[in-house]
Amino acid sequence: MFIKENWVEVDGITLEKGAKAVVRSDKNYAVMAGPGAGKTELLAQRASYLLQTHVCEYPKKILAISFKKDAAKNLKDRVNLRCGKKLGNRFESMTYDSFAKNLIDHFRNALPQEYALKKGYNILVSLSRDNIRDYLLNFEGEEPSHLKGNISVVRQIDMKEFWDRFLTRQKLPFEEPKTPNEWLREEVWMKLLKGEGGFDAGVTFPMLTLLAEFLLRSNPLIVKALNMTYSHVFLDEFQDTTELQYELLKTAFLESNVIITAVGDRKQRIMAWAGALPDAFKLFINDFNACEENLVMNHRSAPRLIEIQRAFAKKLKDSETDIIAGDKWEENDGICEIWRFQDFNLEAETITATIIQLIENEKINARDICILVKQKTEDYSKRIVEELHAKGIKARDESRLQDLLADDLVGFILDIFYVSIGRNNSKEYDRTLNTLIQLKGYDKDRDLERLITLETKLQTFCLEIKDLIKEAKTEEQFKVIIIEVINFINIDVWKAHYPQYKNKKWLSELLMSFFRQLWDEYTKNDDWLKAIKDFKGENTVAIMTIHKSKGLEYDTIFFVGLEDAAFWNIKNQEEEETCTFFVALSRAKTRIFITYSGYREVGRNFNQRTDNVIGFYNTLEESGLVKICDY
Ligand SMILES: Nc1ncnc2c1ncn2[C@@H]1O[C@H](COP(=O)(O)OP(=O)(O)OP(=O)(O)O)[C@@H](O)[C@H]1O
Repeated sequence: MFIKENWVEVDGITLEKGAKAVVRSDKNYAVMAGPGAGKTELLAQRASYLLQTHVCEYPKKILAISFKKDAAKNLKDRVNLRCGKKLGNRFESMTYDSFAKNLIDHFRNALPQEYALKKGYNILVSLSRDNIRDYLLNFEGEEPSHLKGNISVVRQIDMKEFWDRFLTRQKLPFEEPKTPNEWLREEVWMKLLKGEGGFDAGVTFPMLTLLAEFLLRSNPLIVKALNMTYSHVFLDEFQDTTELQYELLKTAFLESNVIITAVGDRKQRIMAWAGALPDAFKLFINDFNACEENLVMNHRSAPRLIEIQRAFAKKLKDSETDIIAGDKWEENDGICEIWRFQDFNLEAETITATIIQLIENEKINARDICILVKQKTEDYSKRIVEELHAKGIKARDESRLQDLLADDLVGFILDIFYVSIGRNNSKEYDRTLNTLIQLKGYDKDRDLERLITLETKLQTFCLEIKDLIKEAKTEEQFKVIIIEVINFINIDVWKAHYPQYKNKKWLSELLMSFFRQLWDEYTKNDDWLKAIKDFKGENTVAIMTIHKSKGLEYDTIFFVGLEDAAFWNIKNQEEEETCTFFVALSRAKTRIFITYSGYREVGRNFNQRTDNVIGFYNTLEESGLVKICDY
C-alpha cells in the first residue's frame, strides 16, 4: 500500500500537470481533451492511485462506463496492467448498455408490477416495424376514446420516427395518453415487456436504460446499494452520452458521495444520430458541480498531423489551439496526402502497392494499418480487399468481430486453445492461470497448495485436449473440444463473476458465433496456430467505419472515399459530419492517405462528386501540409 503523498504514476508514465491533478482529485471532474491526449491512460492511472492508496477503500469498487465493449475491455486491461489483477478486481469496466442491463437483470423483480419485464426477454436490435403495423392492422382491443374510435389515425404514424425517437422519449411511468403516438407507445411497450400481441418479449437498449432509470427512481434502496458498492465512477467518451443515459447517471449518482470523473472530447461527438446530448459536459459541470480540466498533449500523432487536426478543430470552433506533440517526434514528422483517381480499380491497386511497401520496406505490421470508410464498408473496400488478397495480404472488416474479440470468455477459451497446442511458456498461459486464480478467489501469497493443485489441473487438462485438437478434422470433433473447455472452466463460476453470462440465449449465441468463426479460420488454414492468429486478426489489415474506429489508433490510415455519397447528409448536419471526419484524421500516428475516385460503384450515380465535402478538401489544402497526388 502507498501513502497518498508518496504515490507516483505507474509504469514510468509521466502525465501532464492537469492530468496529475485529476488523478489525485477528490472532486467530480470533467476532463476535456483532444485525440491522443491519453484519456484512457489518465483513467488507468487514476484507478491505480485510488486502489493502491486505498482512497477507494476495500471492499468498495470503481465503476467505469464506456460506449463500446472493446473500449471497456481496453480500459480494464490497462488497469490490470498498471496495478495488477488483484487490485484490478475492484475495477469494474462495462458499457452503458451492460450497466443498464445488469441493473435490470439483478433487480427485475423490483420493477413496478405493470412494468415487469418477462424473464428470458430478448434484446431487440432493431424494431420489427412490420410487427407494429401488423399489430395495428389486427388490433381488436378497446380503441382509445379520444381517437374517436378511429385506429386509422394511429396507422398513419411515421413508424421509423416512432421507433427511433418516440418510443423512448419520455421517462416512465406513462401518463394518460393524449395523442395517437402516446397511445401507441404505451401499447407497444406493454406488449413488448410481456411478450404479448404477436411480439416476443424484448426491449431495445434505450428502453432498458429507461427501465433501469425507473427501477432506481422507484427503489431508493437499490440506489443506496449502488452507492455502497462504488466509491468512484469513470465515464469515458462523455461527449456521446445520450439524454437517457445521463438521466440514469443522475438518478444513480447525483445525490450520492460517489466521485465521478468524466473524460471526452467535444470534437469527437459523432453519436448525435443516436441521441447524444448537444453538450453533455456543460450539463455535467452544472448538475454535478464538477471542476473542469483541459489537457494539451497529443501523445499519438506526428506534429504535422496534429497541425491538420488543429485546422479541423478550429472549424469546429474548439477553443483549444496549442496542442503539443509527444517528444518522440521530429518537428516535420507526419504525412498527409490526398490521392485522386479516375476509377476505383486504380485506387485499389495503388493502396495495395503502398501497403506492400509499408510492410516490406518500412517494416510496419499489417495490424498497424487501417482502411477507414465513412459507411458501407463492403461497397468502399471490396476491390481493395480483392487486390490485397491477390497479393497475399490479409485484410478484413473488423466491425463484425469487435465485440467477439473483446469478450472475456472468448479470450479465455482462445488462450486455453493456444496453451494446449503447445504454447505453455507464453503470456497466454500466465493469463489463463491468473484468470483461474481470480475466479477461484485464491490468494497468491497464502493459498500455495491450492495454487499448485490448480496449476496441475490446468496442465493436465491442456495435455488432454492437445490430442483432441490434433485429431479434430470435423466440425463435430471441434464442437466436442469446445464443450470440454466449457466444462473445464465451470461456466457457473463465470456467471457469478460476470453477470452477462447468465443470459442463456446470449451466451449460446456468443459461443456459436465464436465456434463458427474459429472453425472457419481453421478450415482455411488447416493449422490451429494460424487459425487462432487469424481469428485475432494478427498480421491483418483492419477495415472499419469511422464510428467503429473510435478510441483506436494505427500507424497508417487510408481513408477511402472522401466523396459526397459517403457524407450524404452533410448539408443537414455539417458539424456532426465534420466531427466524424475529425475522428478519422485523428486515428493516424504517422500517415494518412485520403482518397477520391471519380468513378465508384456506390450511391445512385456512380460518378462521384465532391461539391458537398469541398470544405474538407479546402481545410486540408489550406493547412499547407497536404500533398495532392493525381493518378
Ligand atoms: N502520458 C503519456 N505518455 C506517453 N504516451 C501516452 C501517455 N498517455 C497516453 N499515451 C499514449 O498515447 C496514445 C493515445 O492515448 P489514449 O488512447 O489514451 O488517448 P485518448 O485521449 O483516449 O485518445 P482518443 O480520444 O483519440 O481516443 C496511446 O498510444 C497511449 O499509450
